[in-house]
Amino acid sequence: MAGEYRLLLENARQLVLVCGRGEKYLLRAGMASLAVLQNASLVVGQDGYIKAVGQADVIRNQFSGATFERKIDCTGKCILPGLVDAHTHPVWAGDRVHEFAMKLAGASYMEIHQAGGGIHFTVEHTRKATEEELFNTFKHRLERMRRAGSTLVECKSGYGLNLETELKMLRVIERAKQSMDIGISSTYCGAHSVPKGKTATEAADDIIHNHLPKLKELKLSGEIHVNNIDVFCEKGVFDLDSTRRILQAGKDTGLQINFHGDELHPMKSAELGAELGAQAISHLEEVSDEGIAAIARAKCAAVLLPTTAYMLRLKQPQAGKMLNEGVIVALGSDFNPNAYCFSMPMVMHLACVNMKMSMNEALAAATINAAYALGKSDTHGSIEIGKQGDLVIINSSRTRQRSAVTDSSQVTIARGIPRSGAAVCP
Ligand SMILES: N=CN[C@@H](CCC(=O)O)C(=O)O
Ligand SMILES: [Zn+2]
Repeated sequence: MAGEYRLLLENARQLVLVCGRGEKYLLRAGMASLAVLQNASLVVGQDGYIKAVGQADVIRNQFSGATFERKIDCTGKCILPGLVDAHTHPVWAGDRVHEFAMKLAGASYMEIHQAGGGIHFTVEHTRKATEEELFNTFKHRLERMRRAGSTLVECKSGYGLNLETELKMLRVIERAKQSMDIGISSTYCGAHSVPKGKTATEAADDIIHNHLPKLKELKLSGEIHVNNIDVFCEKGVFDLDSTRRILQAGKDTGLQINFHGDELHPMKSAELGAELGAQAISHLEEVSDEGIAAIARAKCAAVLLPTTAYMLRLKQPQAGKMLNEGVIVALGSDFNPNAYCFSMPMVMHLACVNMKMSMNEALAAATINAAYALGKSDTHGSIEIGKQGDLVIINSSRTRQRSAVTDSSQVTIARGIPRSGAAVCP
């Protein structure tokens, strides 16, 4: 085939497609046997989308007359879809190392929160920070996520709580969307905590009557495009009723529902998410049996966050039970000042060790299912013709190491749609 293409990845020992038949997500049975090609090559076109995947000799013959901007010899290596991080809080100022010491001394997450620390501490510092300061630290964090293999990352606001700072955070995320070589799904999380001086009902009213209309206006003017709406549905934060009102209003504005629920207390968040048609719910350490059944029926993804359960010594989410009951299980790093982890390979590793997921399950949860949680599995999360060419090359022939690789020097990232102009970044 003649023509000019952006990228040829040749002769990989293994090319892990994850899935190859247009699946939007994988359930437990599908996760058990992921689609894998041996001795395979892959072509990405000038538009950044995958044009061909197959046996190396077939691709060689098929593209014998073609030219490529870049070729990478993947002999002895393994190619995976770019990892998808389905839950992060990456825009903030002010570290909380002192709170780690408090937790080690026995204080709980909620005790610190109720005493004015935790999210409130970060809000105070983020409100004071300039947009430029926030962008610079955010950029650095995104670069580190990318170096660890993430090519699509969900990024939340939520350390402003007032309209001014929420918009400042969303502008910072929008700027990164336009300028950084990483995919971003942005989430308005103005209901991350009840701001000091307000009740949950007052905060919900402010969001519904002021924040969401402003987001709609900014979308229409093309200034900020938000994808998802989030609420921290938790005892002492937003109750079920306020959560329902905010999420429904967000949905009416055109946002996908993707929220924090059933983390520290059973709240019936999963049942609510299923009722509202949520795309995803995160945490779910305290989900009820009925909640599991409801999100399985509703095809609402469960985004499990192993770093948080580890860091806060919470009960582990019941990954095995969810998988057995037909829930779409995804993973996220939950990067935030309380869980400082950039690395999806580390998250996959923790999911295997602490949540007892298999390596294949962890990989599917960090690719196709995480993409589904963001409503992006049509274009991301697997290596299939027509999908975006976001790829990770592991300098290892043993694909089973993929859930154990936590060293970013082992990873090469190739993005099909680079904004910086560089197709491949070592
Ligand atoms: N639980 C609520 N939000 C975050 C933590 C945010 C913070 O502590 O700053 C989470 O997902 O873990
Ligand atoms: Zn979170």
